[in-house]
Amino acid sequence: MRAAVLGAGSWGTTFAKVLNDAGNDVVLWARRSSVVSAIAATGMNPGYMEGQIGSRVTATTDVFEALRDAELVVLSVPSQTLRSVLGSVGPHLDTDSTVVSLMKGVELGTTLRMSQVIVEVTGVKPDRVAVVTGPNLAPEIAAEQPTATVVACEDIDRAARVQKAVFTPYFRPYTNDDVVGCELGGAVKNVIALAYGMAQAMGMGDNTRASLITRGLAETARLGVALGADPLTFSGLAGLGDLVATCSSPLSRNHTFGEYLGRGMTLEQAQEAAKYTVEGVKSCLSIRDLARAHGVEMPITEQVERVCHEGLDPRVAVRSLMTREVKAE
Ligand SMILES: NC(=O)c1ccc[n+]([C@@H]2O[C@H](COP(=O)([O-])OP(=O)(O)OC[C@H]3O[C@@H](n4cnc5c(N)ncnc54)[C@H](O)[C@@H]3O)[C@@H](O)[C@H]2O)c1
Ligand SMILES: O=P(O)(O)OC[C@H](O)CO
Repeated sequence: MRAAVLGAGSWGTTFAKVLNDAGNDVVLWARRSSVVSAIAATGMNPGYMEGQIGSRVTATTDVFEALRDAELVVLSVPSQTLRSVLGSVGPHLDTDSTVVSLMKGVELGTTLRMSQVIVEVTGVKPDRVAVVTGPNLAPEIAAEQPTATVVACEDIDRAARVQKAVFTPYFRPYTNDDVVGCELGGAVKNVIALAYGMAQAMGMGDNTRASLITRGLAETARLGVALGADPLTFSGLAGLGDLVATCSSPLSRNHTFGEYLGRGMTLEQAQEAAKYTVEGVKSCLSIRDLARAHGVEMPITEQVERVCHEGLDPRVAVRSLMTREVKAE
């Protein structure tokens, strides 16, 4: 297949390597010409991925050149920039191309999931949009550590075609037709990983952390079910799998950012220390809004939003969570 990957950050570059290793020809779009020059000269994208990306991968700053004849169009930019990146792209998509979202966020203001933003901005039908998500820390995949993932699409035949296109001995994709559940699992786990990082930095132990993962999954599933997701999705790779990987890994940017906040940094200080995409910081607002709009209780998300955006002390947030009225599990 011929694939375009838009976004040459950590995951976009690593996914280009996966596509290369699975036998596809790939054009990687980067905004900065220095990134394109580095890839042309060395086959690497230093700062975003260790090692060679692959001989079938070329890079360009011309988005229309990347899109030419692409059967797979893979999107991997920060969620809150997707709408502007897609602005001029719609008319340049091949009529039966598959648009693949790698992003894990919910848009601020609209509370749309990334696949919904793609459909709204480009006009492609929802069954042409696939989502790849799961416990997929890019540095581990770049090092070819065995990883499983999910390809979710309403059109299960299309999901199977994408599955074939990204299948390598180190990257094992499963199909799923629950796009809503898979996307929400990926977005909400970033918020829970912020809470987990905070708890870890405050010296809280395994009981606290297991409680956060379990209750975090419970609130993710509650929101998912209210939006029409299959509850079983949340016990799979896109739910529990990604939640565990992101919460527990020091490679996770959301986990690390949570640690900064747990050590007492302000949002601004943490942002100064972390010059990379931390989706949960913005998505905690949009996910909270989405939950409130559907009458769904998401207490951990509510407290993470207050720590990030209202300057609440994380210790006070923990106390608020623990002293809520008791209830049935
Ligand atoms: N890194 C991972 O391990 C990983 C794994 C799975 C999913 N994801 C998701 O993939 C998405 C991309 O994350 P990433 O890790 O590649 O982030 P990153 O910070 O490494 O890279 C983001 C890329 O987007 C570009 N970019 C930033 N603002 C832009 C704009 N306004 N217009 C166009 N391009 C812009 C940056 O230059 C950079 O190349 C996120 O939604 C993230 O949650 C990341
Ligand atoms: O580094 P993070 O926190 O953006 O997480 C990366 C991936 O989403 C893990 O699956």
